[in-house]
Amino acid sequence: MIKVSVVGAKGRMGSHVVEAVNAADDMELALTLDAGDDLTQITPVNTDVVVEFTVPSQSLNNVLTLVGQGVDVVVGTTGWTEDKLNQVREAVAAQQSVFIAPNFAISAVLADYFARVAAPYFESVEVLEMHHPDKVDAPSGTAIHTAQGIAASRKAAGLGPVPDNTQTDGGSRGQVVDGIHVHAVRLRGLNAHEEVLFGNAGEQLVLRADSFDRTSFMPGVLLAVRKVESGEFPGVTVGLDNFLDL
Ligand SMILES: NC(=O)c1ccc[n+]([C@@H]2O[C@H](COP(=O)([O-])OP(=O)(O)OC[C@H]3O[C@@H](n4cnc5c(N)ncnc54)[C@H](O)[C@@H]3O)[C@@H](O)[C@H]2O)c1
Ligand SMILES: O=C(O)C1=N[C@H](C(=O)O)CCC1
Repeated sequence: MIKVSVVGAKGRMGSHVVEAVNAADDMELALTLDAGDDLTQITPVNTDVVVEFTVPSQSLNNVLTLVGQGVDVVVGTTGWTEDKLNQVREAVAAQQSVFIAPNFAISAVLADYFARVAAPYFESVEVLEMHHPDKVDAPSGTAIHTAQGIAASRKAAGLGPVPDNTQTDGGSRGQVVDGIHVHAVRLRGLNAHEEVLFGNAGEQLVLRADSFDRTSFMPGVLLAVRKVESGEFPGVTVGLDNFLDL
């Protein structure tokens, strides 16, 4: 049995993870901690893998503390920059694993992958993400990851900047991530949704992923726990696509 502790256990995602771990035949729930709790209660004696869903401002410190405790970590919290990732890369011990995913839903992971495949074939591209209004960060971690992947694919294919003759912008053109415009919508009733719009003269491709319910993230979280516990992915791994045969 894989002993799983959950940090952020009282949150929207953490509480779903607690249910998913309890329902998994090969896992047993260890500690469930939230804000104000001492994370050093978590040790290799009581925990194999920690799942961390908290807030972007706290996640790096949590992960560094957990790495210091000698356990493997699966992170779903957003807000990861290259600088933060490097701090974790420097902290992990040999054979220790930290896995970070901007999105655990298969629909979102595939949309992100297909966007990278499509990117070299279109002159224009913009990313639109739509979420529930309780979300604290914008744009979403998924949209940032998608934009970065598109930008990398365009660069590798030798494409230049996207065409845009905007002369005045009061903010309506969105945040520009590696040259790609990213737009964020917050609307009661939504959960987590992303569209990638590709355009050429006379044609358009739209990729859309919808997570209607947080249960959509749980198979990916459990897959990540199993992969991390297997010991096959030492160091820091980013993105669920690493565990899929794409
Ligand atoms: N990777 C994915 O697939 C995915 C899916 C959904 C949400 N998310 C991300 O997960 C994060 C959490 O989302 P949510 O909707 O569950 O948020 P939430 O606000 O419902 O839950 C966050 C929880 O973290 C707790 N917390 C805050 N600071 C803490 C600390 N220092 N230590 C321990 N616990 C602490 C809060 O008390 C709260 O219970 C966000 O960054 C969100 O974008 C990722
Ligand atoms: O509900 C959230 O918050 C989500 N956060 C992640 C993101 O920012 O990409 C994943 C989707 C849901």
